[in-house]
Amino acid sequence: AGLITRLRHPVSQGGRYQWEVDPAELILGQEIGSGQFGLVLEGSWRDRKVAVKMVREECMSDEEFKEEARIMMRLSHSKLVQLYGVCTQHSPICLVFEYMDNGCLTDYLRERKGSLSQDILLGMCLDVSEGMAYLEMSNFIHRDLAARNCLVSKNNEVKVSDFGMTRFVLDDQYTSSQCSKFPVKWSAPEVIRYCKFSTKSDVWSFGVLMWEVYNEGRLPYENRTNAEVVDSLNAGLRLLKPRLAPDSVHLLMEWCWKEKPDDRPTFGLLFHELASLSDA
Ligand SMILES: CN(C)c1ccc2c(c1)CCN(c1cccc(-c3cc(Nc4ccc(C(=O)N5CCOCC5)cn4)c(=O)n(C)c3)c1CO)C2=O
Repeated sequence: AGLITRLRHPVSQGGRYQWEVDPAELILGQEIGSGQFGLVLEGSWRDRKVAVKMVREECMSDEEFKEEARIMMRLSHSKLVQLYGVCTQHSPICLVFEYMDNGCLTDYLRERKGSLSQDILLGMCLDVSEGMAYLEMSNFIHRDLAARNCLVSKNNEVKVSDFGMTRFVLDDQYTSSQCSKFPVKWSAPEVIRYCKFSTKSDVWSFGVLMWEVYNEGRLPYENRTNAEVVDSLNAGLRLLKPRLAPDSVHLLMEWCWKEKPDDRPTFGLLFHELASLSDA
């Protein structure tokens, strides 16, 4: 019976499961910022550079997250920021991620304003669409896709980060669409109206992300309030074509912003269209 029960459970070394990182193997370094869940440090684990999130209990429902960790560990793709594992044996729990040397996409775009070629801008959209096509295929909804939630690697690859993490945020200013911190400017109408998240609402957000990339990190609807944005969307208005965006890319953005979710493209199709533009 012992063998059978062990086979049913993940291989555990020293009573831990394979998604558990042994804290003794974790070396912590400088702080690299703070997010919704608390401090993020750079560090190393098994000779790999990592980013370690020290989760503050009051910010994350960590019991639910532990359930989720298993699923997130299985989401593995070159255009997703990889979760290597979690330390849950003590508090605060910590999440160990692949390290992305160039930080978040929004800052990266703003710092390089004026020096990003058309190929680089298109390549960034292509990278994100590829990661999102994998999540689409895995039936996994991001719920907060935006340039601020993408990270840039040492070799300037863009990867999708913090997918699905909004579900564990305890600050309800983020989670309810009427509140100030809700990302209205990236949200599809059905999300703003009745919190109906889907891959098609991620596609809407991807359209806004493409607008951010071609506007080199500018804030969408720059000096408009969330309420004004909702009114203009209801009036059928949409973000304007960024100066740097070719008509072909602007067409894809507008396709992502169709009122009806089913009228929007899949990420598979977006990836295919962007790939053919980059071969042109
Ligand atoms: C609920 N949602 C959507 C969430 C929840 C948590 C978070 C986020 C969204 C997004 C923000 N965030 C967060 C907070 C803090 C760090 C990280 C964060 C930052 C990394 N890397 C770097 C590297 C360098 C720099 C840097 O300082 N510079 C300046 C000099 O030029 C190079 C770049 C910044 N970040 C990194 O690899 N990971 C995995 C996460 C992250 C990303 O993870 C979160 O922790």
